[in-house]
Amino acid sequence: MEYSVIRNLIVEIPQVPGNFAKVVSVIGSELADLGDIETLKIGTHSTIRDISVQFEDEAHIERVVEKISQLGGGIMIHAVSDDVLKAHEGGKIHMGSRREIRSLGDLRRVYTPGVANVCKAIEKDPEQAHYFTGIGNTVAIVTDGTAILGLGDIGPVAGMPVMEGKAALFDQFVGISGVPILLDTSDPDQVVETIKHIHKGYGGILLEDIGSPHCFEIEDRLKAELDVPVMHDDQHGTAVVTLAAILSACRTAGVDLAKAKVGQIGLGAAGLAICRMLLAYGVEEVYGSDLSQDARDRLRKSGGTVVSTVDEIMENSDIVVATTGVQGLIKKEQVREGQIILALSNPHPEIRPDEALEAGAAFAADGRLVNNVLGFPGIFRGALNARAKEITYPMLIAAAQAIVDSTREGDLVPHPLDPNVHVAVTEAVERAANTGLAQ
Ligand SMILES: NC(=O)C1=CN([C@@H]2O[C@H](COP(=O)(O)OP(=O)(O)OC[C@H]3O[C@@H](n4cnc5c(N)ncnc54)[C@H](O)[C@@H]3O)[C@@H](O)[C@H]2O)C=CC1
Ligand SMILES: CC(=O)C(=O)O
Ligand SMILES: [Mg+2]
Repeated sequence: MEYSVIRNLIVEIPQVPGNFAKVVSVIGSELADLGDIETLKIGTHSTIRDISVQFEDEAHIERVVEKISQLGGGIMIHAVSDDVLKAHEGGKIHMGSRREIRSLGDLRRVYTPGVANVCKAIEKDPEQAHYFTGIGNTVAIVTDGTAILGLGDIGPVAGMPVMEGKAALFDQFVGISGVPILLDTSDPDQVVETIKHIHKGYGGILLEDIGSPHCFEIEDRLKAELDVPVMHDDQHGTAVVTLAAILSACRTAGVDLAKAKVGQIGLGAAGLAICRMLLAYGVEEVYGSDLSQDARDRLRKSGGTVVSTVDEIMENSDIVVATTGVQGLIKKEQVREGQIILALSNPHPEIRPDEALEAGAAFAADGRLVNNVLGFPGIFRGALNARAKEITYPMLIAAAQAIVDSTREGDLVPHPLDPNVHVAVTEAVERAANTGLAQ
């Protein structure tokens, strides 16, 4: 079952033993996926609960609502609310103040005339900006909207909810202020020029959901021209987390990754970076396929082997990674016994993990589990802490190893809400950056 929609059922349930179980049993028997349950009100005779449920589609919602309504005995659905939309009302982020302004004294300290002295101190020694402004703790989240998740070129404004999401994750996990920057151009010259002109307000630049191939040139040029860390998350954040998941799977399965055959389906931003990361890690056989000739050429130039079809990848690989944005691209019949399958496209994977496991895969995961959220917050926190001017391969490999070390035996990756993983990635990246600086 592919769950595409989340709804919250607001249900009033008379306090009779077994009543709540009847509601849950309808949800289970209809194969909807039960999520969080919150008690909204305990009355004298009945309780109102907010039950979060994932459904396949609108018809699925209607079926479950109808069946719960038919239970009788006073069980009543008061509302079916869309909490995902509600969570986005007014946006998910805002710029706040770190200082309270309650008196004229505060006003003079925080703003004029006091602020002028701080400006002059920075004018005299620009390094002071690191201590007296938030620049060193702020990262620009830059998109041109051309590869928003697997939704494609939907434009930067439609992509804003994703950028706000990344900013919320930065703040919650590592205390970085993420500022979305929406570009209405994809032309590499214009993108590079724009970011060059605004970069002074930021301690780092996170490129997000910029499609291939222009993402490669944009990142390379910005890395070369700016003296702050620049990272395209869909390339390197994804490659770090994918390497970590593969290493954990190999550890559990007793497989030597260097000797394993890895097949990558889709050689865009995420796919090519995953191949390059695996090759840099020492994997000898990395195969890849893509519809685009240019994408295949890029893999060849990076040292990987091009194969023509998805079938060939599925037939010959011990480990398969897919980042095409194409839902259901991998069929159950193509899965080989004992394969490790990471179908990472969001919002819908190339094959659902339950299907892949049913078809004989030893490990299977989708992009909700193996997600760059485990990497980018700590990578930037570590780089900013070390005041690194760039994010290097050793820093990325250190991040991947920290994720592996934070993973419980038998799991592929840690839970994204486990604060320890973000601390571990931060520390590993900072250490690797400092080692690099010392060399
Ligand atoms: N789980 C995670 O953390 C992440 C997941 N992704 C997902 O990966 C997908 C791709 O993202 P990007 O690499 O940024 O996009 P992209 O547009 O740069 O790359 C997609 C590539 O897939 C290729 N492709 C499309 N259909 C194909 C097919 N039938 N066979 C072979 N190749 C095919 C395209 O030619 C293109 O080269 C998206 O769905 C995105 O959500 C991306 C980054 C992180
Ligand atoms: C997770 C992410 O960055 C993506 O799907 O594009
Ligand atoms: Mg992305």
